[in-house]
Amino acid sequence: MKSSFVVPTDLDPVQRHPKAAKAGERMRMHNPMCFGCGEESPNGLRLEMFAGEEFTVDAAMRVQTQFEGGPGVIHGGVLSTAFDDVMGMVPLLVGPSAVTVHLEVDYIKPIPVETTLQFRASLLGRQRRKIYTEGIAHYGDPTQPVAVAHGIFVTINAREHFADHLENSQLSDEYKRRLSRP
Ligand SMILES: CCCCC/C=C\C/C=C\C/C=C\C/C=C\CCCC(=O)SCCNC(=O)CCNC(=O)[C@H](O)C(C)(C)COP(=O)(O)OP(=O)(O)OC[C@H]1O[C@@H](n2cnc3c(N)ncnc32)[C@H](O)[C@@H]1OP(=O)(O)O
Repeated sequence: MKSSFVVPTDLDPVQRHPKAAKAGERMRMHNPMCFGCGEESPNGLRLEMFAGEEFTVDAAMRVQTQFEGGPGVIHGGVLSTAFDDVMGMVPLLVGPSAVTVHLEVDYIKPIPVETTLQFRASLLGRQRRKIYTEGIAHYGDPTQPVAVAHGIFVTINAREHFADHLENSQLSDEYKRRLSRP
């Protein structure tokens, strides 16, 4: 498996945020309506995220029959969505919210529907606002991945970044309430 993803060598030091979930704890949802992990998203993937050791996040996903792409196997876009969301939780272990600016996936083996796929996302490094991550999809042994992803997330001020879009959220009232708080 070849990846062209390049992590800079002049990285900044990172520390786990004191308020981040502890290893083994479930991570707080960033948005209950998120298609990837939101508990209230009607047709979403409903990924449950758990903080791991150091800067890792673990999740599991039942590959539902409706996720089919090729006959009997997962759709590549569904898999990349899951990777985006699991890797997108890694910045929250370091501190600020971050959004995806780059996402790539290497598909290694066909992933059958009606199986339970596991994910592990890890921090590769931070440089200024950019957070470099890797994601592995596996069936119990992360050293035998069936797909590998890489992503770059850029930290944001969430209040400012989403300010013009909260109106469109299915939870717009809740978000407007939060925004009006000092
Ligand atoms: C009360 C209200 C709020 C409540 C909200 C609550 C929580 C929600 C918060 C966050 C979500 C948290 C967790 C999410 C978990 C999973 C979800 C999946 C994540 C997604 O699904 S999210 C959707 C898709 N995502 C986007 O919708 C981003 C669109 N985008 C932009 O909005 C801008 O692009 C922005 C703001 C990101 C940056 O813009 P900007 O102007 O602030 O900064 P700038 O352009 O200078 O980039 C800064 C540095 O990033 C480098 N850089 C930029 N792009 C790059 C690329 N493609 N490749 C490599 N490096 C890149 C530059 O080179 C520079 O690097 P350097 O500093 O080293 O020069």
